[in-house]
Amino acid sequence: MHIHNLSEENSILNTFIAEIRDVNIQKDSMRFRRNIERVGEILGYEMSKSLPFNSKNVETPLGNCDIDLPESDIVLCSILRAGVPLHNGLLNYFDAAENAFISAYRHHKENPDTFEIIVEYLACPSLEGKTLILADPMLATGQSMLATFEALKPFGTPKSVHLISIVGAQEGVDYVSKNFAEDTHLWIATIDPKLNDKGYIVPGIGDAGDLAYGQKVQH
Ligand SMILES: O=P(O)(O)OC[C@H]1O[C@H](OP(=O)(O)OP(=O)(O)O)[C@H](O)[C@@H]1O
Ligand SMILES: O=c1cc[nH]c(=O)[nH]1
Ligand SMILES: [Mg+2]
Repeated sequence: MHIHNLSEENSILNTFIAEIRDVNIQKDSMRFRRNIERVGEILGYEMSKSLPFNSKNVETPLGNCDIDLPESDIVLCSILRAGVPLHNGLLNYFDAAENAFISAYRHHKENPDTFEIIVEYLACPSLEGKTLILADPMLATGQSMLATFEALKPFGTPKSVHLISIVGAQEGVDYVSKNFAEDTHLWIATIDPKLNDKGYIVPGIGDAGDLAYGQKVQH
């Protein structure tokens, strides 16, 4: 796997990550969602540099010029719920992309410390020969990312796969590295050292879905 960890270089991205992590600032859910969206824009911009480009002639009011444009065969797939603001950020830049949505959530059974990943809702165009961007702000154990990718298989084989995430745990990064094809790209804003015994990233940010959209009742 090609891992692009954007925290290896200082940029304005650090400010957005600090606000997403900050226990006081993150309480403002509108700002939290917008920060996730802004990071989506930055990750999308960085990822765009790896796309194939083709020259196109553009007519201006005063003449013509050639400009290299990225291929536009992108399918943007996000994992509900926390993926929604990240999806919006990516779609701000890849506005011609096709879109897919999938639900993958952690279902806690009798023991609150163990969970399984449930995939239920799935809406997806053909993926055959296209560029698949799979987006989820949190890469904790990596199980949601893999369960999602497996669920997408009946929709065709993409020509390239890009995972986009904001905060990862080293364990989750290792898990996706091991389970996705070698030519898969991971674009991630920052990687934290560990998971706690409930599978939350430490120091992380807390529960991204709840911070964006409020607490849900476990069922
Ligand atoms: O890498 P993993 O261990 O699979 O964990 C990451 C998943 O957990 C979060 O979703 P959550 O289940 O909290 O759902 P939500 O977005 O509805 O809150 C997050 O958005 C990922 O989908
Ligand atoms: O730390 C974590 C792990 C999974 N999901 C979250 O929202 N946060
Ligand atoms: Mg959640």
